[in-house]
Amino acid sequence: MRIVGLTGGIASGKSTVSNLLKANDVPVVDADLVSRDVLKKGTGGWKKVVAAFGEDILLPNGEVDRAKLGQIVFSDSAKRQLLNRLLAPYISSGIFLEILKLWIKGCKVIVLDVPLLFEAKMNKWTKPIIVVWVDPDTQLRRLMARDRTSEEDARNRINAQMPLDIKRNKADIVIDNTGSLDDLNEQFRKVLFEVTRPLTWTEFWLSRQGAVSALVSVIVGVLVCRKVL
Ligand SMILES: CC(C)(COP(=O)(O)OP(=O)(O)OC[C@H]1O[C@@H](n2cnc3c(N)ncnc32)[C@H](O)[C@@H]1O)[C@@H](O)C(=O)NCCC(=O)NCCS
Ligand SMILES: Nc1ncnc2c1ncn2[C@@H]1O[C@H](COP(=O)(O)OP(=O)(O)OP(=O)(O)O)[C@@H](O)[C@H]1O
Repeated sequence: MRIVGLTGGIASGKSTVSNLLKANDVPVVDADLVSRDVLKKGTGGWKKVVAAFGEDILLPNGEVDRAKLGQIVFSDSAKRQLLNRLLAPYISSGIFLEILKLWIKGCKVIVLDVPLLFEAKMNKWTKPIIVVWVDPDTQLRRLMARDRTSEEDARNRINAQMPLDIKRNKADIVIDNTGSLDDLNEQFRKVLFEVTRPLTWTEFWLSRQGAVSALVSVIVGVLVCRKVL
């Protein structure tokens, strides 16, 4: 199985690229969706976060007020690190479960869309790594427009992540999403070709089909040896 990493900065265009991948039948595991699930009312993550941050972060229906928690953690790095520490085990297990489901389904290529791929050191599980890069002014403008947020809040969110230029240097494939959506589509064609090229032998043995082939070979080998000896 090939596990491709997709990352970048906040509002650099990961979801836009991830939608293009899904439209081309490439399954994507979205870490933001997993992190929403692990913070739902009553879950282990929810209990830990409420115990640490207090009931003030809850809405009247008991769900976490994400906007309020976001205000707190994106303006205070110690609190953000605390939230990351509390949720990290639940997010990694959630991502692992999604990968397992796709492995069982027999998917040969999957993409992990993880904003904090490098920060959480999940990059070691993925190859190749795609970084969606955007120039800083465009990133700020797109983030403020999408989230209807102030410049200060947007800058806090951008600064909460590893600088995008450092991520770009760690990438196997860089998508420069500073231009138009047409520009992005053009780059995406080449990326899709790279992502869906035939599996290497190692990737094949890690896929469900490879594991089944290995198992069948071992069983046949044992049976043959028993007959011969
Ligand atoms: C703080 C929370 C409640 C804010 O929720 P909100 O709905 O406003 O944002 P959302 O979850 O959609 O995230 C939007 C983007 O913010 C960035 N981001 C989210 N969490 C973090 C973080 N801890 N550090 C840096 N950037 C982050 C990512 O680029 C993400 O794509 C939420 O982001 C959260 O629970 N974060 C901690 C979990 C986490 O680390 N998520 C990232 C998945 S790897
Ligand atoms: N090439 C582009 N031209 C114009 N707008 C774009 C382009 N690419 C993305 N956008 C817009 O920029 C915003 C951010 O993109 P997107 O939501 O895909 O980023 P993201 O990296 O997934 O963000 P997050 O880290 O918050 O999940 C969205 O409003 C999206 O529609």
